[in-house]
Amino acid sequence: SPSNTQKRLSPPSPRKLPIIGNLHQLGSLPHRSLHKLSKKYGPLMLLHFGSKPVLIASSVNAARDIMKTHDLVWSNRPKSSMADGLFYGSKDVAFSPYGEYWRQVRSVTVLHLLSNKRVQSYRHVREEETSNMIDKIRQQCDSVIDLRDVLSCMTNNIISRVNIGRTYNEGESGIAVKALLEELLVLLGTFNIGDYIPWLKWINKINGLDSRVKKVAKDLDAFLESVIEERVIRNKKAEYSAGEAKGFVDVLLEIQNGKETGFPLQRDSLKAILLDAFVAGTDSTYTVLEWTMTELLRHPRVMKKLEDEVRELGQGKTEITEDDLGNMHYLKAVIKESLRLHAPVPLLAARESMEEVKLLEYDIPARTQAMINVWAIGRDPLLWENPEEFRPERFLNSDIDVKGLNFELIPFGAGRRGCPGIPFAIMVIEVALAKIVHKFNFALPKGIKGEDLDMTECNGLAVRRKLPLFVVATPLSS
Ligand code: HEM
Repeated sequence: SPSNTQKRLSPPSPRKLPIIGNLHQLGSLPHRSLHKLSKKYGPLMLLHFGSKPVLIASSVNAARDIMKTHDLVWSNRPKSSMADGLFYGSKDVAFSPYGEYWRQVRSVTVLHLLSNKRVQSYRHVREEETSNMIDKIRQQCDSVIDLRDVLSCMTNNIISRVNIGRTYNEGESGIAVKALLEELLVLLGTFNIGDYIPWLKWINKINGLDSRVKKVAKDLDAFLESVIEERVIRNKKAEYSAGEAKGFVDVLLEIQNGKETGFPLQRDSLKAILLDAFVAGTDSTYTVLEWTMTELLRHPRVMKKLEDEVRELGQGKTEITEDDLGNMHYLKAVIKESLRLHAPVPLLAARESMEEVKLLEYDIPARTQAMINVWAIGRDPLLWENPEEFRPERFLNSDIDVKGLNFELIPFGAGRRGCPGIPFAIMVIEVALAKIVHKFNFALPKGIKGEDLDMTECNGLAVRRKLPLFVVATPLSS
């Protein structure tokens, strides 16, 4: 460690303003503004969001240092008053501070909810919901289709059935729940000034944010309580049909007494974990599919090659199944290329250092936040040839994967805090894409050319296209 006489070396910092620090430099799409700034200030910059020091890492080496070399030091999340309000005091996995509690809920999630075996057990749900999607597209074949709507319905239904055993739009309270979950995502994507400029917290009382958070938390709690009641009764009666997979809620209810895990799960923790799955799993997943279809429509050559692969392997089959995916190498490359250019979470969820740590050649004090700009890394010309070009072939003879081992492609993060939902998400994305390409030819509505497609992004919990993707689908005669 550096001796006291040595001067600490701090990363370069753009000039900051009083009170707001560098907040004025974030703009409406922070991953883009920060990418520009990093060209001037380098791969590791120290900014201030209000009074909080925040590092922005924009290179593969800086990312590796944070999420591998010093992963443990960076395994904390900064406190978020929004998460405190919405997740029962941050009792979920994603926002919980580092410590024994987080280790427990994380291990429950990894071992019991998102294990390969459990993900496999939901195959039936995925197959049914992707087939429903095909039917829905087929019904609209003579008109212009809002593909975002179709894709988000499909992922919503899958996550919901996996999570609570049914789609949330079944039953009388259906519409209210959809709006509620949407509001939850909006709130989590809202910049909360009070977290960065603590003495401005009162603003959230005036502008209505605090009361919105309270209302949503209360309504969500009522919804989750009713779901739990419903499942408890159902599970007592053992109303399972043969082969039906248990939902996350059923698994959590089974292990809540702690006999299997060594620690009991409180009711609030159980509800917070269910909310995490809704929040983490839905928008991110359909956003990847929407960006992928957008790029395919802009690149007919790539679309053709994908169609050839999928249709050849799916020849003579009524429907592609998950057994067919193993041989779809081009499909997997297309999805990686889409994640490289359009990571739905382009600035990874913030980490916070728990002690003083070295990062590249710099000395970083404890309680500094770090955000990794995967959007910038995905476009780094030192890592990628012609980075702006959508060319899945770059992944064909390459070992690079998205699982957090190759730091040039980390749309799911990496290390102890990395996304535990990768197998789940990838499975949904692959099977959905394969099935629709197997069944339909897609084109843009009359008069719109691929190269004219508006690629403007819109910031939120997931960064998606500003405009929904409208397409025309023609069924293939099989
Ligand atoms: C395309 C879809 C998805 C993307 C792009 C994505 C991305 C991410 C990212 C970037 C993180 C932060 C990683 C870090 O700090 O290093 C994360 C964390 C997390 N994700 Fe995902 N995710 C996706 C799908 C899912 C799904 C389907 C689930 C569960 C059903 C899930 C559950 C979680 C949880 C629980 C965390 C918090 C982990 C922790 O803090 O310990 N994600 N995800």
